[in-house]
Amino acid sequence: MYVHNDDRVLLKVIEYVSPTSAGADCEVWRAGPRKKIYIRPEEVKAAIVTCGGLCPGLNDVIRQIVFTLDKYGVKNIVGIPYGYRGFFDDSLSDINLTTHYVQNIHLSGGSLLGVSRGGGQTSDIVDSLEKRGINMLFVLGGNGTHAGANAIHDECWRRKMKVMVVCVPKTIDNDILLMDKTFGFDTAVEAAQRAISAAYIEARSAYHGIGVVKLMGRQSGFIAQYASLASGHVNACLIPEVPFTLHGPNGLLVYLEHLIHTQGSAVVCIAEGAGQELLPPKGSKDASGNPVLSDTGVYLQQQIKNHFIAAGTPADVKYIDPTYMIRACQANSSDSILCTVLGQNAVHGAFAGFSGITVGLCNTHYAYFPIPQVIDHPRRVDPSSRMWHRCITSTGQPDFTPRA
Ligand SMILES: Nc1ncnc2c1ncn2[C@@H]1O[C@H](COP(=O)(O)OP(=O)(O)O)[C@@H](O)[C@H]1O
Ligand SMILES: O=P(O)(O)OC[C@H]1O[C@](O)(COP(=O)(O)O)[C@@H](O)[C@@H]1O
Ligand SMILES: [Mg+2]
Repeated sequence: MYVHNDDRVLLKVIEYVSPTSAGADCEVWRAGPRKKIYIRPEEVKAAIVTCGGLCPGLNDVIRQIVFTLDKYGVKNIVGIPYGYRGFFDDSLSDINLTTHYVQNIHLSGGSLLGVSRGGGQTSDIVDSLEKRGINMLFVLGGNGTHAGANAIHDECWRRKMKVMVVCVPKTIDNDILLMDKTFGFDTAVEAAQRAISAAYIEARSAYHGIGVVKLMGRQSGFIAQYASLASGHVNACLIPEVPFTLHGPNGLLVYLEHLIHTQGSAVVCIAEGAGQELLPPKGSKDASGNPVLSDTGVYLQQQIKNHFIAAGTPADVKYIDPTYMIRACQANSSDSILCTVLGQNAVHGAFAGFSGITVGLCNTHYAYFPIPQVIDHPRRVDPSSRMWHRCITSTGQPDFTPRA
């Protein structure tokens, strides 16, 4: 059954008050195969590239893109090694991708193609596409990668090159706008349970035990929020979107003291971007221009230890940082399904002639979004949302917001 090009997915089942409300001006196409295809399969040279940090499910998406291209009859498929770097670093060679080659890659985490941050001029990348004769490009990455893909799409358009550029959002931080969720997020939340559970067991078993778990989330605290909600053992969830105070009567440290005296143990879950304002900024950036963060997890652990020493109350503080363990793993079943459908729809989108789009889940429907709208700014936890309130209701934490 084919999808008609005029089919649309309703972005939100809400009435927009103003045309500038997030998503109000965004047209979202229904994803899926079209009856009319834009290019003959035998004319296609397809490339797949994975950029940014790792995310569970990358291999599932790569595999499914190859399988679906093969179903359309495409024989010429290459993998670009190590993100955008593979386009301009002459020491790196393309990888020929066949269904046989990718058959089992979803059984392990990471990316078969490798990933990287930073580097590369759009014009060099487009020169490279031209030189290699690539006319279908599948780009897996986060907001930075999408900005790059959109620039590639614009440059191809400017040069009148017929290249379909289609993205599949990859971010365990779940920070892409307008989508229900991105692949790998559920797996990351699930993987974080082992760390939280260990922190809880250690804390419960120790005399006055306190467990601190640091999770990923540079600007968006979704992983910490959902992992805390899932666990049920977290007493305080700290995210970048909600400033908190450590000291004073409404600070975290006094609350932990209260928990130790009332229930004997406590668990804190902190997103890596939370509490950055408590430490001097590092001032440096990674290769892609993302700010390098201070380690608030280590700082928090130290502050808790100091506080309890000063209070004369014994406390056994254990710190767990499972950072890379939650993203360098194989996708769970629900993410595998998501990856499979996203991969298939990415190929359907390219064959339908879409370019400069990304594939995502919208109100439980698979859809094509224009890239600029989904990366206008990073999606962040809304502290006044019902979901955040559900989270703090579940942890039972008081308001640690700094008071004037
Ligand atoms: N604004 C931008 N324009 C073009 N390319 C970008 C931009 N931001 C990042 N990139 C490129 O996208 C790739 C991945 O970006 P990065 O921010 O590391 O990860 P992510 O895509 O997961 O956010 C890098 O190779 C980087 O050079
Ligand atoms: O150490 P790396 O590889 O730079 O990755 C760490 C970062 O990756 C993230 O998961 C986000 O990465 P992406 O932007 O690639 O999705 C952050 O939470 C974290 O700070
Ligand atoms: Mg990013």
